[in-house]
Amino acid sequence: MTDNLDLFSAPAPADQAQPAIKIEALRNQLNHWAHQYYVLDEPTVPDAEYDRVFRELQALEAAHPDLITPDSPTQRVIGAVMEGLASVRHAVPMLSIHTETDTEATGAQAFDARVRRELGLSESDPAIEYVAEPKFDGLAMSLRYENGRLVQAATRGDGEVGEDVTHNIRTIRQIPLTLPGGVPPLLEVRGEVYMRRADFDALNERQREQGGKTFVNPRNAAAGAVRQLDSGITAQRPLSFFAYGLGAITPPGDGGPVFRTHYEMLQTLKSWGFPVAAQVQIAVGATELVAFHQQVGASRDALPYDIDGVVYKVNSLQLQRDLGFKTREPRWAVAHKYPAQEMATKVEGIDVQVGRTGKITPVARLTPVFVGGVTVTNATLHNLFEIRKKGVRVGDQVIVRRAGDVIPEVVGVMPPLTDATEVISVDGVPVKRPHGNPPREIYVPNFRMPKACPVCGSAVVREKGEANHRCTGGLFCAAQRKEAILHFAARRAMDIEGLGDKLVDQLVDANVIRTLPDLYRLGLTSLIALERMAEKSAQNVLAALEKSKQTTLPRFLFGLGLRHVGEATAKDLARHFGTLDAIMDASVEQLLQVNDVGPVVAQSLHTFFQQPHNREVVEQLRACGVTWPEGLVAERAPQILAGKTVVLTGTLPTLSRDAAKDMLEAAGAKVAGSVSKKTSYVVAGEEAGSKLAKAQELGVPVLDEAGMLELLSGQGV
Ligand SMILES: NC(=O)c1ccc[n+]([C@@H]2O[C@H](COP(=O)([O-])OP(=O)(O)OC[C@H]3O[C@@H](n4cnc5c(N)ncnc54)[C@H](O)[C@@H]3O)[C@@H](O)[C@H]2O)c1
Ligand SMILES: [Zn+2]
Repeated sequence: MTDNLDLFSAPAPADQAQPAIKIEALRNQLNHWAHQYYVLDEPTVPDAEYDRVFRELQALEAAHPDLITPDSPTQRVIGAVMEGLASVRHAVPMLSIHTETDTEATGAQAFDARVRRELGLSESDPAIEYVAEPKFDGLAMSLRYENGRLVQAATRGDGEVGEDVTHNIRTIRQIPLTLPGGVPPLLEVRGEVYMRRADFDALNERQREQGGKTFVNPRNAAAGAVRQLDSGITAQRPLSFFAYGLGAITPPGDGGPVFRTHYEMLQTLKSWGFPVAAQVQIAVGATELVAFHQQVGASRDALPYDIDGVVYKVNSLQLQRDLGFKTREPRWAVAHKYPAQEMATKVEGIDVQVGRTGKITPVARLTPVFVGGVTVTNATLHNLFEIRKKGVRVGDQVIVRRAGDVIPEVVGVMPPLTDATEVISVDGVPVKRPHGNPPREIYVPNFRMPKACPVCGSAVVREKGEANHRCTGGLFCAAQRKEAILHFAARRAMDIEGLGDKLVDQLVDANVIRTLPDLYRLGLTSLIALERMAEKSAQNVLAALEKSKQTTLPRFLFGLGLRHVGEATAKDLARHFGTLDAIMDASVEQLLQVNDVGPVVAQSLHTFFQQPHNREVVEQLRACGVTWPEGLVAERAPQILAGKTVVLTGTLPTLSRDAAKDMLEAAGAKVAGSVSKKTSYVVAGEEAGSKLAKAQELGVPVLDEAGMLELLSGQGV
């Protein structure tokens, strides 16, 4: 253990080592990372780190060409065939693309100059026509169609031999299984399988909620999904596809199509039903390449999927043939990158943030790092379980990801030094690495979730089966104040007209309102003092506030924004207990007596009303004049529909959806959102859609508004 540490802190011995030893060490390191990336679909270092070492190896090999061997990662396409998947020999090899790492405009100029030189053009010759495309961050796929039917889908593998993943690729809706008439009898379409960012976020969110493993990035998630043995798993992970090239195709001599340009070929693929990215365009000369790079770069965050750069391809297929190939890449194409979306940096500390709904999120304070085009100093760690699962500690080197306008997150820790020194030491000489964590045998967490909310000091709790911790401060917590006020003012709660987003922001930011009762202490002067607030609208707000004081117990309870207490539960509680005081004083056991109130809701309600400051808020609201008729338990409407479940759909002729719902609930019915076998009635109005169809399919009785009213009057169905 200590030996490894000493090796690391010693002045990099590899720098003075023989070039041959260093080259060997770099190759081992790259092969190790490539194995994790391509074979296990679990990269342990950011691409930027892999690329840095790759370039270091390229530079060393360039200085010592005699040391280049054909098995060097710089000389071949890396990949593997997973056990359990059949291997497929590609009719036309699937290559890599040379990367122009210079992210500035000069990257495009350098490529154009190289192409012109290799074609032997002089300055007076016309500009070259290129096709510029986004570089999708997914994995390459070859789709083989015979007589218009998809017969095989294969991964790139090592470029010569890939994996047969036909069973999984069939689950991707964007990939046509049959093609229109007139396509050549043999057609291999090459393109990228990827996962859209929203699909990726939803997948990870689901995994987090279920305590499952989360994926590092969409590329990794897509690669893992494609390489499953069980296509049922792939089907649950939504994948997408873009076509960008051709493999084997029926030759013109046998009746195959004649394409003159790459662009023409892409347009044809599109007409055959393959998705081709909208950004793809022709660019003439270096100037237009530069413009494309900048234009796509500016819209990168807004794209629904990850790209790591753009690709320039010589448009003329004749010129492509003239330029030809190097060992692992064509000479007629280049990838021009953008700033990396994943970088390594150090966790300086872990703070917690309180969200608008009370959720407590641990946030890593980072040594500033440039990632996804901006300098990032904080990244979310999601929740305590994620920290533990990823094994993050304060002081660790971690991988931070920032893609799109999604908030930056910590996706994992850098591999410990023990791994690195083991893998890259050759004849006892380790290679210096700028990143990595001290070796540790067991993970001892050094972050603790605070017991009290850092904003308001209320108890922090985590409910059973929940991954997130929450502040119980509710109304009392400044972090939750805006959300709480908006909820209180909502139409179905206290119904305070005119108290919307903007006004609440202004009032809370100006510190005019700190608690709900402050609303009822608002005066004309403080309202008019707000920017853009005319006297007339200020008076309207005050009138709305005054009007809202006369309310009902369910509305008031719902308005308090108690966790798990929706309108229906608020009504159940009011019906069961009759008075607010009875609810506030109820024990967990008593609360459990209420229709539809389970242990989680009962406990959460009890905790809420145990906090003295929550009771204080309620008292103050009453003191401000908020009132409701209490003790109406006995006078409630007859429970004609007790035990029945009703679904409302479409627009009713006279009643609003809310009013119909209130009436049904008052009669004891449960109003549900979706139709099932258990649904007692569906009340359908105009433009009722799939719910009506479902009801008819299941034989659930369907009523119109008149039928519903009849039912409520006790005469119906
Ligand atoms: N993090 C790690 O441990 C690790 C390990 C190995 C490799 N890598 C990463 O893998 C990449 C190197 O892989 P590579 O050699 O396959 O090159 P590459 O992935 O950078 O480029 C070639 C690939 O680009 C894709 N592509 C996307 N859009 C395209 C378009 N419009 N036209 C044509 N092709 C398009 C194709 O799939 C093609 O196979 C680097 O980004 C490297 O950082 C990372
Ligand atoms: Zn709080």
